[in-house]
Amino acid sequence: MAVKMIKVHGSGNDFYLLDQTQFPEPLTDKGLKQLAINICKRDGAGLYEGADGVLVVDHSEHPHVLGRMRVINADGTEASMCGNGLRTVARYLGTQNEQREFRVETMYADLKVQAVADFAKHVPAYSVEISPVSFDAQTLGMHANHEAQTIINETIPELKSDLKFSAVSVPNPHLIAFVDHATLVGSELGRIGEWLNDGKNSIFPDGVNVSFVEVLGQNSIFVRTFERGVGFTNACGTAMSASSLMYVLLHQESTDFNQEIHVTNPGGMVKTIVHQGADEEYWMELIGNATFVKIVSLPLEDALADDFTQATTTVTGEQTAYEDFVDSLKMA
Ligand SMILES: N[C@@H](CCC[C@H](N)C(=O)O)C(=O)O
Repeated sequence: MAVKMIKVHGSGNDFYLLDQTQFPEPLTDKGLKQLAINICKRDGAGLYEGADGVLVVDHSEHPHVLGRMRVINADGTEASMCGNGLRTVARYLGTQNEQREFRVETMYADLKVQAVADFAKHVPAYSVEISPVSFDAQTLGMHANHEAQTIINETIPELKSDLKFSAVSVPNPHLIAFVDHATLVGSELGRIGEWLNDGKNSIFPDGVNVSFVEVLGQNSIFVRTFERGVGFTNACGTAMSASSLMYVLLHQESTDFNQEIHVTNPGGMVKTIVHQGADEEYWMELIGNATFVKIVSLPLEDALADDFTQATTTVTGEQTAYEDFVDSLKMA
């Protein structure tokens, strides 16, 4: 049996989008994990250039929802959400069902998604809801600072760093620190990210996504992320949303809710808007590209056996348009 997947990305955070409805029976969780580990490997060991993860699309039983998205990281672990991935899944389901505004089922919430104006010619863009937000240690799987219930802009001595961190789940767990430029591009993020995701540390035993954020100007930030289950990525949508929330909460003198924030990252840029709802709960809009790079096809048995010799690909041409768009940002 052949498997067809779409290579997609949001801000260079790249995935294989796998629609499970193409199979008579969906793959088991064990099969999905094995597939992700095999095809995502980098440096020529995986399927073409590999990927940061697999976005699994399936039917949803929920009312008023067009489909369900699951996120399998490159190491085979499952994440509760993926902001960059959700935009591409929104495009996939919206195009199939000819709808521009709808909801997608994710692990903890049915999230609103919407097609918005293209970022550039052949650079389609989507806006997706990022929620629910929690600062609670239990939700975060956090055991730091003598079992503190929350950590907002505080040092964490185990990290042996004078940086101040905020811990927030959106709903996947994030640790955010505002830093200067030298720290942003330095080696500390890799050191802390590796240690917190080694499966052995006692403060985040299930791992955590770690981001360093530099404030570039009013409502303009740069976010660099070390992702749980992956490592450094070009961008992490939930991290950029969590960083925007912390930017608004910690920089009230210069910004506020409901303002558009320009977020740059190593793979491009997105826009975010931080909201506070009627019940005081926070939620974010994440607006960015949803690029389909190519369609890939190969025998499923081969993919599960780590053999990619029979893979074929059809390139969409959208990647060139995306790279032109990123170049235009550098010149602006
Ligand atoms: N890149 C994603 C987040 C993917 C999940 C993360 N690695 C985790 O394990 O929580 C995004 O765009 O949000």
